[in-house]
Amino acid sequence: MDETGEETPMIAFRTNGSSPESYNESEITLSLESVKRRLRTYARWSPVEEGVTLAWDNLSIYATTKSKGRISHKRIINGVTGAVKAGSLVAIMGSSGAGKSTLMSALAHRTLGNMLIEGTILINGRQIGNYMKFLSGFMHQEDIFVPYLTVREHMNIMANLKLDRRTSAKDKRQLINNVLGQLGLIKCIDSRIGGIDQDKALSGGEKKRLAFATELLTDPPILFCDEPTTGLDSYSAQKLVTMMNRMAAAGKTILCTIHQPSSDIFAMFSQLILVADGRIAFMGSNYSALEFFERMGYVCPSSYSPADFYIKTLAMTPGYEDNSRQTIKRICDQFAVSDYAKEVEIVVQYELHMGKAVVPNKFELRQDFQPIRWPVKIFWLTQRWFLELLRNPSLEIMKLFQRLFIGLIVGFCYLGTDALTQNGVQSIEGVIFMFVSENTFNPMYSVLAHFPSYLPLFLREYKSGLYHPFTYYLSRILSLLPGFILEPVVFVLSAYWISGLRPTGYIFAVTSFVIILTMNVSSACGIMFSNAFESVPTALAYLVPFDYVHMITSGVFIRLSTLPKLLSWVKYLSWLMYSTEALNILQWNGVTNITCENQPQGVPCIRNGTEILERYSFSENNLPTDIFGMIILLFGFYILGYFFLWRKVRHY
Ligand SMILES: Nc1ncnc2c1ncn2[C@@H]1O[C@H](COP(=O)(O)OP(=O)(O)OP(=O)(O)O)[C@@H](O)[C@H]1O
Repeated sequence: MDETGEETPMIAFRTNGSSPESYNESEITLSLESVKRRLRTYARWSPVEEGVTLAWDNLSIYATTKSKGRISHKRIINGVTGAVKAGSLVAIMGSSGAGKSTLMSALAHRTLGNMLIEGTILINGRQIGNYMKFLSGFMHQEDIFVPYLTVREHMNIMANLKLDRRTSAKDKRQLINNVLGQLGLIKCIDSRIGGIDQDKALSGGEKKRLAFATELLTDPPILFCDEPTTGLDSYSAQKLVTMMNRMAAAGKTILCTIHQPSSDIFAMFSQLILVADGRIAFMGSNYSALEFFERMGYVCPSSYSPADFYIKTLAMTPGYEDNSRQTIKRICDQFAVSDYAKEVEIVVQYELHMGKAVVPNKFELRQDFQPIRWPVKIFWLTQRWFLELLRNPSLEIMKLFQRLFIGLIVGFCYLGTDALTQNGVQSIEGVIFMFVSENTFNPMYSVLAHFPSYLPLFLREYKSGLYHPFTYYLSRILSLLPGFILEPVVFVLSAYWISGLRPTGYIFAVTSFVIILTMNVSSACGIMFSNAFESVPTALAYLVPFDYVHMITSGVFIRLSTLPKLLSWVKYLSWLMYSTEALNILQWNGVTNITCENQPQGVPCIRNGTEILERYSFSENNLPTDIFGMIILLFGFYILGYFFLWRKVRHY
């Protein structure tokens, strides 16, 4: 069992010793012996050694949508049957919206939560399942990376999350260099990946190749690539497909959705699947597609690329939708009764039969694989997020300077405060309010975007079996912790000694601790809200009223003993109250000599700390309770935050 609670398949990888930039055909071409070893026996179930034959029968896919409380199902894929044999490079083509990506995601067992699947999908006769995330690689249409990492860092972290834990650092380095070398990425190994909003580091094509390189790290026997050549120049696209072609020749099964490939690229695919309006319009070898279309009266002009011709023939032409639908129906119907469909049917029946007849007693994806342990995954993920924080100038460094600056402003505004006077009492109350509020609202709002900004990356990596949601959650929090400690320390250091607070080391230390706790509870609350809602604006909409209630019940704006009964319990959930009370106790406990000098006649005079604490309904014995209350809230918010994140994953 792995940490996700699922059956852990065996995964291993193959390294070779070629130099990084060289492209050596023999790296991928298998020897005769290894081909023989790949011959399927069905005595045991080992698609890694034997290669992967994918078959699907009567497959329908529906998208579930909810509108005005009513659930409806839209059929995207309509009862399709097909098969792809081991060692094939398959192009899935069709016009936009035909259902290519939906079909491929279902075959890869990676459909979204709102999709309903009917029918059978088999890998070497065995029903697909969660093990697909360990058996297959999936290259998505849009690449998502942590933009502040370099190519080397990204690959290194991925290798440390994906590979067998016994793989030595040297082997990992060599594997990374080989994969990057094969894809022509060695020259940018130390470049930042870059994002859409930053100075460009890697080009779009390089990012695509990096996404492919990431999938190749584990050397999966089956690869799904959603539009891998989109955004690549013709040379890079050709190089990539040539590489896929060689991998397929070596026994891998590769399925690609592809738009408008050039004739050269198109010719490299051994099999073509044409999807139109959720049905199969053709499945078979490239050259037989032309023959099939010609027999139906659709002749590809010599000036046309066959790929463009198929897509044009099967496209929904705006304004002529009915005609287009009729053409598509006619072609799909004809294909369903053609000899090409019968050939496919034979393979599918064979797979179904073998799957039923021979129940493999051994379920081994890859023998002797030992996955990375979760604490090690946490280490690598934390490192990734930490690098992101350090290198994102708008985040940590800027925040530290901001804290220093605000701390100094607060300090200088209260410079020369004499706490033992009537005016001094008011100033100290002001300082305490500034300490609490500055370490509550700013941090709470500034963490709101942390989790949502990387949610798509997290969901994708989780779906590919890289880690458990808790591993991700903990790593993100651990990476934020240094900032959650440094920021309040910088603030307290810059403000405390010049603002007239009690100048003793002990009180300074406990005040710092209380402020660190305050900031951590506030951030945990922000993290909980950001995970509880779909978007940052929605989280904000709920967080603002929540804040107000907490601020009012902090004790500064109302005497806590006079709170309406209905709301009196809220103060126990208010870390602002705990923090304000703790800081007041630290400043006023044991103070007995406040002077009444210059106090106008008739105006009440405060003479000692006890009176101040009583004014707010605070108790001088409550310091441990306040600290304990904040610790409980801290863990409570983090636990709820994780629950909400897990709830998002459950529906994905
Ligand atoms: N999760 C979803 N929920 C609802 N509808 C969806 C979902 N995913 C896809 N669809 C719909 O299914 C249809 C097929 O989408 P799909 O992405 O499979 O098409 P495609 O052939 O890959 O198109 P493209 O080439 O433009 O990427 C589209 O009409 C799309 O709107």
